Amino acid sequence: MSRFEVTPVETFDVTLEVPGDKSMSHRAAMIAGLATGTSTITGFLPSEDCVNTLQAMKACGVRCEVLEELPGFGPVAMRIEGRSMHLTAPSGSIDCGNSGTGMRLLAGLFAGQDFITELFGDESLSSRPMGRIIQPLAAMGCRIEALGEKEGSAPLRISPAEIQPIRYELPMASAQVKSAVLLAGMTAAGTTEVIQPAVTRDHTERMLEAFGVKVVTEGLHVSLAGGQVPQARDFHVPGDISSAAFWIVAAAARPGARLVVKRVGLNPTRTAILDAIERMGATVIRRPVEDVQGEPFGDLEIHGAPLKGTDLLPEEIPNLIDEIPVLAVAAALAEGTTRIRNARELRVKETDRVATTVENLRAMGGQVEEFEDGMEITGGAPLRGAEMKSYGDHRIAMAFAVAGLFADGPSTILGTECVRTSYPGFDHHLAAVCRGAVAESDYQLPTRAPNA
Ligand SMILES: O=C(O)C1=C[C@@H](OP(=O)(O)O)[C@@H](O)[C@H](O)C1
Ligand SMILES: C=C(OP(=O)(O)O)C(=O)O
Repeated sequence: MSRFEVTPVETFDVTLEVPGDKSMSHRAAMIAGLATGTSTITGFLPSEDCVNTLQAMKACGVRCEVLEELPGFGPVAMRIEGRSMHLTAPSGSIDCGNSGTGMRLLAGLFAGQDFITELFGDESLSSRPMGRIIQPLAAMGCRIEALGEKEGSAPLRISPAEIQPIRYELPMASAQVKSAVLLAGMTAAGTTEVIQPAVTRDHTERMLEAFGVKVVTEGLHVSLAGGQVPQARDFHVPGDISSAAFWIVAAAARPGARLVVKRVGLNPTRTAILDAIERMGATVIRRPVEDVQGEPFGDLEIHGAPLKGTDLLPEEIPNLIDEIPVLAVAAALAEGTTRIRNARELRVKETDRVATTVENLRAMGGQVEEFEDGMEITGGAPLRGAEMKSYGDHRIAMAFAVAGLFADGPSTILGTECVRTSYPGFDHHLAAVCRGAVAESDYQLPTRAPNA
């Protein structure tokens, strides 16, 4: 089992670039694979989750020529020859690994194809709720069965059927469910409409638009007419703000520290972490670069300060959902109380992230009260160095590696292989932050082999 050994760090001045955005990389592989023509995708996240999605598309006849690879991980640049919406039957079941995004979006994408597909995942994914996509997809005419032991769980089998458009009110604020319905709606005869209870990440809508598909967004309503075929284009995936979040918190909570993150995605449905950390007292300087492909991106500069607690707003929750474990670490380091409520969705991620975050915070001596829909953290007391588990959850592993930077002694995080699902090179960046600086050559980590 691999582990992170973390020692406390005084201060640091670091400039780095994080690997490509996970949400966008999944969608780039899918939409380029459905398009007419050949797309060149760069900045692709070569993590297990996204490589599994790319493999799924390849298994269904999509040709992919790798142009650049991160050795030991996967492709970061590739040419994808799309199949004009007509995929071919895979020769076996499709492995989605640990990825909820991969499985749920692929289920929508396969709904209108004329062959049988089976999607399976690891133990964690097999226990996550799939009823949330089965229900709307079945209402669209999709023949989808949950074959798992637990009701409504993976593996999923999708058989050929004619897909009808739907007007669907999402019961939860989930971009994955919204995207599954929209992708299925691409093959429907008529207009599919999804109504969200709150704004969720809009990468599917933006990427479809970038590939020439008309998507109409009016407030919380999103709709698209079926029968449109995406047109190939080149697409560069910016850095993942959810990966940058670990260093953003590390810098924000350390007075005197400075962090620059280059070329990171700044889509407003993903930047609530910046608003929260600013309210807590850190300085956040946004340097947006022109948005050329429908996704805003730019550089960020963070200056640390003594933090104070904050209340996360209900509408912020979907826009920082994956950052909550590391934000909870920031809360434990801040004076006063931080309230994280309306976050029930955390309980159905790779782990029950309310429980695993609370468990590890308590192991470090943090003061935290658990609620069904979140937690309240009273911070300010020093954290203790501790041995903690990742519980097989990449965000938990990385969040508590960051906590270890602030402890009164060394910490160990056990079971860190899971970090490969979203952040190749995290260990390399962690070592650089522990050294207090990153060399110029480290900027290129996402597209090159770690050289340390
Ligand atoms: O659409 C996406 O790419 C994602 C949506 C979120 O999940 P939900 O849609 O289930 O909230 C998020 O937690 C996940 O990491 C990625
Ligand atoms: C929840 C996550 O991903 P997914 O749902 O795709 O497994 C995540 O990356 O934190």
